[in-house]
Formats: sequence, structure tokens, C-alpha cells
Amino acid sequence: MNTTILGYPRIGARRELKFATEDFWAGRADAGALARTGAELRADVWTGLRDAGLQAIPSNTFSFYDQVLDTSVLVDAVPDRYRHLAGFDRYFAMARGVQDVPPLEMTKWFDTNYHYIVPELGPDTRFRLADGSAAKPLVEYREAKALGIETRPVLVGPLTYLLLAKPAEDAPDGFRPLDLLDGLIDVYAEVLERLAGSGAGWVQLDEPALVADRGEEEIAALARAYSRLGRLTSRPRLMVATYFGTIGADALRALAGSRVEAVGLDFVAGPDNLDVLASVGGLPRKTLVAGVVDGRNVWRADQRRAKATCASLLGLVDQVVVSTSCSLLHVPIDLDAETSMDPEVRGRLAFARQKVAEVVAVGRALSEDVPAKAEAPAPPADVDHDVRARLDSLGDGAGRGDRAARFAAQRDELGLPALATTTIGSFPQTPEIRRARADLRAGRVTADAYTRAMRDEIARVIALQEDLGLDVLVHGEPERNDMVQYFAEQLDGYAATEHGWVQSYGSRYVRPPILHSDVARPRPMTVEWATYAQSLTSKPVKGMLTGPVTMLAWSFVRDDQPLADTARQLALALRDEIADLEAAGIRVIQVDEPALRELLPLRGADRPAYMEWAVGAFRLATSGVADTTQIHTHMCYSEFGEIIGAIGALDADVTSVEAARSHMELVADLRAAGYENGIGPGVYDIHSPRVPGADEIEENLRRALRAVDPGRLWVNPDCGLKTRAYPETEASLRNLVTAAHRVRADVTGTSA
Ligand SMILES: CN1c2c(nc(N)[nH]c2=O)NC[C@@H]1CNc1ccc(C(=O)N[C@@H](CCC(=O)N[C@@H](CCC(=O)N[C@@H](CCC(=O)O)C(=O)O)C(=O)O)C(=O)O)cc1
Ligand SMILES: N[C@@H](CCS)C(=O)O
Ligand SMILES: [Zn+2]
Repeated sequence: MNTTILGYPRIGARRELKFATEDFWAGRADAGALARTGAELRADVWTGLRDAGLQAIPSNTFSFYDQVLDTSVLVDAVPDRYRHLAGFDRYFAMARGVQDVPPLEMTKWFDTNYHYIVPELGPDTRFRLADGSAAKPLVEYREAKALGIETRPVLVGPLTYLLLAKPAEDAPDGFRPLDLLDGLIDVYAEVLERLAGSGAGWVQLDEPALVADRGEEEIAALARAYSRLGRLTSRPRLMVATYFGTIGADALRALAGSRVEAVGLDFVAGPDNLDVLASVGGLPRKTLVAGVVDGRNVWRADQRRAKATCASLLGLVDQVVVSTSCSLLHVPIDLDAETSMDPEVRGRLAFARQKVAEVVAVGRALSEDVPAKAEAPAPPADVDHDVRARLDSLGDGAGRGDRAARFAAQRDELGLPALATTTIGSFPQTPEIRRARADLRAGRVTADAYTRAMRDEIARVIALQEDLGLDVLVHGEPERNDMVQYFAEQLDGYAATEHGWVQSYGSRYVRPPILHSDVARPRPMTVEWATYAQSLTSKPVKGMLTGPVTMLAWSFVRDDQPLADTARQLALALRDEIADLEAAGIRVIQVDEPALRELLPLRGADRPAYMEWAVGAFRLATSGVADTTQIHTHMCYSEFGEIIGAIGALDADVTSVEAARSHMELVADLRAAGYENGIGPGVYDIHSPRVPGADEIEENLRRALRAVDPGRLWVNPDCGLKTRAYPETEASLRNLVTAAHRVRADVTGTSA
């Protein structure tokens, strides 16, 4: 193998997987139809890669939902609560839950915007190869072979799988998923033997966990796992792929000492990999799969540099294979589909299909020893001197006044009750709303008609919230296609794509905008919608913005200046927006930062610097307001332990966080970390259509009250409601308000 990639998008160029999956869920199509779509998508990817001239083609990178969930199913790590179901019903119940059966947790895949389904393991988990010869990697390998295409099945590596898993709720204290390594290796051994029996020459085991800090015990587990798999008598050759950063020297040494035939290193996110490789004396008898084409960002590769990096590795290893830095899952499929993008920006880009061509071109240049393609220099980013001058004059010293004074000022201004109820911002994005936007794009309705439709929706959402008895209302975000893309489309320095979909989780995709130049806000972005909503009610309406770190995290961002500098440009645009909202009479403003944890560097040593600029950007955005204006923030999809200090440092007046699935422990953790402002632990999980009972919500609130005063406790769902439908939304919020009123009555003697 001389060229390869670590994985490819599986959603289809026209989002076929989304539509097929959602049709199946809605009962519009049967399991056979869904399975056929899957097979067609896989065949398209394999033949496309072969036709592009890629030499080693991965398989088992397809998934109906998520590759970590697939691994749990493969090794039969299925909690008992799903065992009464079978096939797709079981699979999707694990991912999404069904009434009375909650789903497995979902969380971020390393520092990406992809989410995986967290394995739930306990001492009683007995791994076994659930489907024998019908196991997914075997089926897909044979399927490709039947098309005449030899592939390299990809598996989540055993160490990474266990390190990403969580102990089941009833697991005894002290149980660690890693304790189950030996049993898991037995199953991997069986998979490898069976793949070898089917003719597979190579298997890729993904171990991105090796680019984060790992302790001695974990390195010992790594060594044990690959020593056992390496010694199997009948197995394919093994490639252990790492990505998203620099591998630890101890981890690389362990792999060097094993019999695995190839190691993959990421030379884009882990430029220090070269030094680490040299420090362990290279891999003289192994193949190095060199990730030199960026799999996470959309910029065109510098092919000469990529070739030079590969060439510099030749003395350190037996053979070099040109590859992407990670799976191409994280980038859109095809730049050729973007026909109306500014040609200057387009000329700087490569999506998955173009990146495959880059890998092939670098591979050819390397093996034929011809110069890599000389490319026209990319046009430079636009510079906005006004933005830069304003940022220079604002400096670093952003901060708000005394917390107690703010608390008192807001109490007087807003007059909110204890356990104030609110939502996180979005209400269901109904098919009608999406259709209205599609009609606007296609020119079937005028901008005025679209605006009227959105205002009508806002009026309905305000009326519903009044009826439900919520205390702080939202306008519902109907006009937003996405919480990042919506803003990007209104800011200078950004380009949007038409078809650049990337899987975020399951059937939910995003079109990350492309931040290519200095960012500036030509005009207010949300003020008209917010003031319209406020004009319909005497209750406070929360203005709703996406914070600078999340704007960065969910965009493809320029790599020609530090992220910190780009964050400050975004923060300045938001600061201006907040000032305009405040001036227009909006008294509560939420700045969402769900991605604050996501961008946290994988290595501890890099974290303090990140926290400093991330917190600085949020404070720059939010510190221009009066004490009477209440700033909220919201975070979700994360384990917050490591950023708990940063949450306090943001100094928002109220922070709402996902906590329903972790049963409110976060409230106590925040308190212990010195957080004293308002806190809204999500009292139910919005990722599932399940309606939480008022009793269950009440119990969550009472648990939260052990750690926080009623005056600082907010009652809200754990994230926005955009993915939900109205019947369950209404029912859930009704129960939420009922529960809040009951607890409020208890703690204050009043319920209104
Ligand atoms: C909060 N989350 C977000 C993340 N990242 C973001 N960039 N945005 C987020 O909100 N990361 C973490 C989480 C992940 N969660 C989600 C939740 C929901 C979605 C989601 O619903 N995605 C939608 C697409 C949203 C969108 O862009 N909609 C557009 C276009 C809609 C569309 O495709 N229209 C059709 C026509 C429709 C019709 O005729 O009825 C078309 O154009 O063909 C819009 O509303 O205009 C999804 O469908 O997957 C994502 C991440
Ligand atoms: N305000 C956004 C936050 C999602 S993280 C929403 O409600 O959808
Ligand atoms: Zn959220």
C-alpha cells in the first residue's frame, strides 16, 4: 500500500443515508430498504476510491449511526435493557432510546463535532462476537470483494474503545472498563482470524486515544493488547492508526515493540510526530502511514510540503504510505457540487473527493520521484483594518462589575421567581419551517413572505410559552438553519456551502461554514427577530447568540493565524450585537458555548493557554453590558469536569448545562469549584422523543437543590428543542413547569 485514506464520509453525496434512516424511523420504509441504501452507499464509496486511483481502500467505515455503537454491537456489549429488541430496532434503541428505555449516552468524539454513542460496561459484561460470520466488518469486507475491490476493514481499536466507555450505573465503585481488556482482545482475535479466513490482507485498528495523555497502566494495556493480537498465528497485517494529535513516545515505543506491521501518525494535527518518531529510533521494520493531507479542514494541501514530509520519513521507517491525517468523515464530500461559491475562496479548498486526489498525487510524486504538483498560490485572506484597530484598543482587560451588585440589579429589573423556568432557545424546526426556507432559497417565495412566515412562527412560540407559564421566553430560532451557519452567513470573512454536509450525529448533519478572512459584522443580525418577539409579551425574551468559541469549533477555520486571534474577531462582532440587543430593550441575552469543552486540547499541557483565550473571547463579547442585563450561557454534549474552572471564569450570570443524564451531579461539582452564579442543570434529555414525567423532573430539581439556593436554580431542558416535534415538546415543558411550581411552592411557599 502506497496511498490510502483512514475513512470516508458515509452519508452519501445527496444525504441518502439521512433520508433512508429517517424514513425507516418514521415507518415510511422497511428494514430492507434501509439496508439496500447502506449497501449502495458503500459500493459508491469503494468504487469511487478505486477509480480515483487510491491503492488501499478502507471498509467498515460505513455506519447506520456511529462506529463506536457498531463496535458495541459487534462485541455484544449490549445492556440488558435493549436485549428484548433485535436488529435495527435494538441498534437504534441503543442510539436514540424508545419510550421507557433511555438511550446510551452520546458525547463528542475527541475534539471534533462528531458524536459517538458511549459504551456502557460493567463487570458482568461478557464480550463475544455477536453475529459470528455475519458480523459487520466481515460482511462489508466480503461485499466489497464481491465487487472486485480488496479492502482494509477498519475497527475502533480495543484500547480506544475501552477508554471511551463508561462504567454502567450499577457497576461497583472502582470498576474501570479497561479491566475488561483481556475479554475484549479475545473477541478482536476472533474477528481478525475470521477476516484473515475471508482473505483480508490488512486491518486498521483506530487508536486515537493515544494522542491524549496516557498513564503507565494504559500504556501497559496497549502493549499487552497488541502483543497478543500481533502473536496470532492466522491474522491480517495490522495497522494501528492514531490521529488528531501527537502520539506519546511511550505509546509509540509500545507499538514499535509489538508485531503490528504499520503505524499511522497524523502530521497535520501532530507536527511533533516527526520528533517523537525520531526519539524512539524510528520504526525500522514497519510501514508508516503518514497523514499528510488534512482530514479535518478544507484547505487545499500543499502537495510539495506533503511530499517533503513523506520523504523526510523514509530514513526512519521501512516504508511510507501517503494518507489523510484522519478519516475524511469530518469534511464535506465534493467541492464540485459548490457552484455558486466565490471562486477565490473555492480555489483555496479541497473536500473529501479532492483530498483523495491529493493523496494519490502525492503518492505518485513520491513513488515516481517527480516533483509534486506546483500549485498557484492561494489568494490571501482579506484584512479588515478597522476590526484589527478596534481589537488593539480594547486590549485584554474585559470584565464585568461585581457579581453581587449584578445579582441585585437583575433581581430588581427582571423580578423573576425562585426556580425560574426557561428553555435553551430553539423550538421544533418543523417541516413547514424548513420548507419555507427551502422555498426562499429556490425563489418560490419572496423574502417578505418568508419573514412573515417566521414572524408568525415566533408569535405561535411566544403564545405557547405564555400558555405553558414559562418565566423567561425565547423567540424559538425558527429563522436559523443552524446556530453557527446562520451567523456565519451574516458575517464578513465567512463563506457558506450549499451541499457541504458533515455528519454531526446519527442522521443529523451540519454544513460548517468556512471562515477564510478577517471577521466583521456589517449590520445587526438578530435584533429585529428578538424585538419582535419581545413586543408580543411582557415577560422577558432572551436574546440568543452563538459564542466565539463555538463559532470557531463548528466552522472550518483559517490556519494562517492563531485561533485565539480569530476568536477575538468573532467576539468583537458579538459584542456589537449584544450592545444593539441591549439598546433595543432585550434584558436577558444568552451566548451559547456548547463547544467550549470540544476545543479543549487533548493534552493537559496545552489546556491553560486555550482556557485563557477561550474565556477571554467570551468575556470580550459579553462584558460591555449594564449590570441590569442578564447574560446567560449554555453548554451541552460534554463531560464538563475538565472545564469546570473555565465555566466560572466566563462569569455569565446564568449557566445552563446538560446534566439530565448525569443526574445533577454537575451542580454540586460546579458549587465545589466555587461557581456562585445562576445555574440551570438540564432537567430532561432532549435528544430522545421520550416525555419526562413531572415527578422525575421534580426529583432532579430536589437533587439540584442540595447544592444550590432556589434563587440561583433555573429550570430548563438540557439543550434546544429544534430536533424535537411539538407533541412531545409541549408535554415535556408542561411537566417541567408543573415540577418547578411544585418545588417552588415548597421552598418559598408560593408557586407563581
Ligand atoms: C447543537 N449541535 C450543533 C452542532 N453543530 C452545529 N453546527 N450546530 C448545532 O446545532 N454540534 C453539536 C450539536 C449537534 N446537534 C445537531 C442537532 C441538529 C442538527 C440538525 O437538525 N441538522 C439538520 C440540518 C439543519 C440545517 O442546516 N437546516 C437547513 C437546511 C435544511 C434542509 O436540508 N432542507 C432541505 C429541504 C427541506 C424541505 O423541503 O422540507 C434541503 O435543502 O434539501 C435549514 O433549516 O434551512 C439536519 O437535517 O440534519 C444538527 C446537529
Ligand atoms: N440556542 C441553541 C443552543 C443549542 S446548543 C438551541 O436552543 O438550539
Ligand atoms: Zn445545547
